Amino acid sequence: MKCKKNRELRWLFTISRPYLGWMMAGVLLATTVILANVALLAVSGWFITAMAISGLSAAAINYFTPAAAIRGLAILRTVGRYLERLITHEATFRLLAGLRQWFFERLEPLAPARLQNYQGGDLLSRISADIDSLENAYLRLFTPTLAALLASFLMIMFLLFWSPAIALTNLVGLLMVGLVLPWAALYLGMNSGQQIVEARAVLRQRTSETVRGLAEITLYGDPQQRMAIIQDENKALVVPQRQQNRIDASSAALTGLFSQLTWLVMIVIAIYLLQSGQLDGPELVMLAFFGMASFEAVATLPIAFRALGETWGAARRILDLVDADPAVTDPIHPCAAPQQFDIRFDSVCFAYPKNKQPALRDISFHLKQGQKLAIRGASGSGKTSLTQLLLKFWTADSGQIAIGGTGLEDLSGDTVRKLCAVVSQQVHLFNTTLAANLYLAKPNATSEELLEACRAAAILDDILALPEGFDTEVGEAATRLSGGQIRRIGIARALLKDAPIVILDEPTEGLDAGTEQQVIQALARLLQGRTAIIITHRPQLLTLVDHSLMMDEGCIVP
Ligand SMILES: Nc1ncnc2c1ncn2[C@@H]1O[C@H](COP(=O)(O)OP(=O)(O)OP(=O)(O)O)[C@@H](O)[C@H]1O
Repeated sequence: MKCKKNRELRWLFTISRPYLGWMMAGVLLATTVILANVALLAVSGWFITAMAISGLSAAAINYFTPAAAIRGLAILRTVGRYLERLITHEATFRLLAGLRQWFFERLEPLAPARLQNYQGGDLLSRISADIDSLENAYLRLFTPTLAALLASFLMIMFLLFWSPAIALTNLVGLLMVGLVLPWAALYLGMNSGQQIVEARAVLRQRTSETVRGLAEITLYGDPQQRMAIIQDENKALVVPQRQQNRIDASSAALTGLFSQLTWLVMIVIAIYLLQSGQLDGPELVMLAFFGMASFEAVATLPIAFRALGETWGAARRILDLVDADPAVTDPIHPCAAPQQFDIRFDSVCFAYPKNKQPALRDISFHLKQGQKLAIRGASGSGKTSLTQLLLKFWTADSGQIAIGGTGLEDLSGDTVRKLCAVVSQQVHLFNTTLAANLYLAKPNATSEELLEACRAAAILDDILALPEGFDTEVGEAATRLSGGQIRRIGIARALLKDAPIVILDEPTEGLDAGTEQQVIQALARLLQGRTAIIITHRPQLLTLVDHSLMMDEGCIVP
């Protein structure tokens, strides 16, 4: 457990290193604000008392300098606070932005194999809520703790100049509120903080799943039972939250108690020093105000340390995900993309992790460049697994897959996937314009290339018939586009990519005969001159292929 915590702590420091300059600037500004505030109160106390005494005794007093100091300190406090907020928030948001990029870079090699066990809601939680909750570590913990240390040191130095007894009393009070209480809050809040992160993720995941499956739940399920599950999960969140609130309330009360007690003892000592002639009246009031204000430096620390459990839980969830070994590792010195595009499977065996039954057993075939191969077989016979291996999303347990004579183990995943275009039964359109969805395949495509791809995919007229044409938002278009049209947009995207290898996974599944015919014509254009693997049961699609393989339980049936 300790070793695990070290992992999170080390990581939190490592990722913040590029922003240390910003953070230290934030610390200096926060320290300035604390000191300006303490000085403002102390000088004000001294000044009011000195004015009152001089008024009573009719003595002359220079009130210009203290009045100017008070104004100066008030301005310094306000401007300092503004700049401090600006700098620390800027530093934190830069850090969170960097962190999100870091997270996506680590996530990419894990997709899709290692992410399949994470549900969409859970992944989203890790990407957004967990990363955002790290904000707490820097904004409420790192900067205030360092500023509290620096400011407390300087304040105690100042008090030592007046009276070691008063300095010691203030130091004890500051240590109680700034060290003992945060430590206790951290200790007591660690478990509940981590529970909150977990419970919140479960609840978010369940809620998003429920909203997405609302139709199924109302038709087939029991909405009341579903509500009961959500309420139970909500309770699992409320219990640790209540625990954290109790810690906050207790630490706020104890902070008040310790600071008031410290203040009282400081005043008693100051009165003694006044009576023994070591202090005068204005100095007594100044020290009393000073002691009272000094707690601003440490007052927020107990709650910040209590919240560390949540930060820790979030860091752990992020690291648990990105520390997973990718299912496929790229070679250290990958070969350049092959110039030939025949595909060879040589005694390929493969089983998914934790699956006893292999998905592919001893698969061998050779597909010459430009030829088309249909793969048929019952559901679960291994057809999709075969293409997943060809796309280098998984690695074969034994045997070899080669494109143009180069083994996939010598090619990077990116290189392999650049060589392939995929059209499946579920073409995913992003919620942006149709044009942006098409440009995804070739961001620098000219508008002529775009039109040509759409024409070849027999979707151009349909797109142009939409009121906004290529600028139509997919959100709106999804209701206007039929399954066949979406499939042809997928084909246009594949045409635009212009990859030498095409993989089609049931591309006409679920279409009526007329629409299927349109899609097949578009596919025929896509397949021209390309090496292709087509997973299909449809007799019409078999007219496009040169060879056909039948699979059963992971084997090629002779
Ligand atoms: N991501 C996965 N993790 C674990 N097992 C999997 C995974 N994907 C598929 N399998 C298993 O591997 C076997 C082959 O599945 P595959 O999807 O390749 O078959 P398929 O022939 O494409 O089926 P379908 O026609 O239904 O898509 C099945 O037993 C399936 O349960």
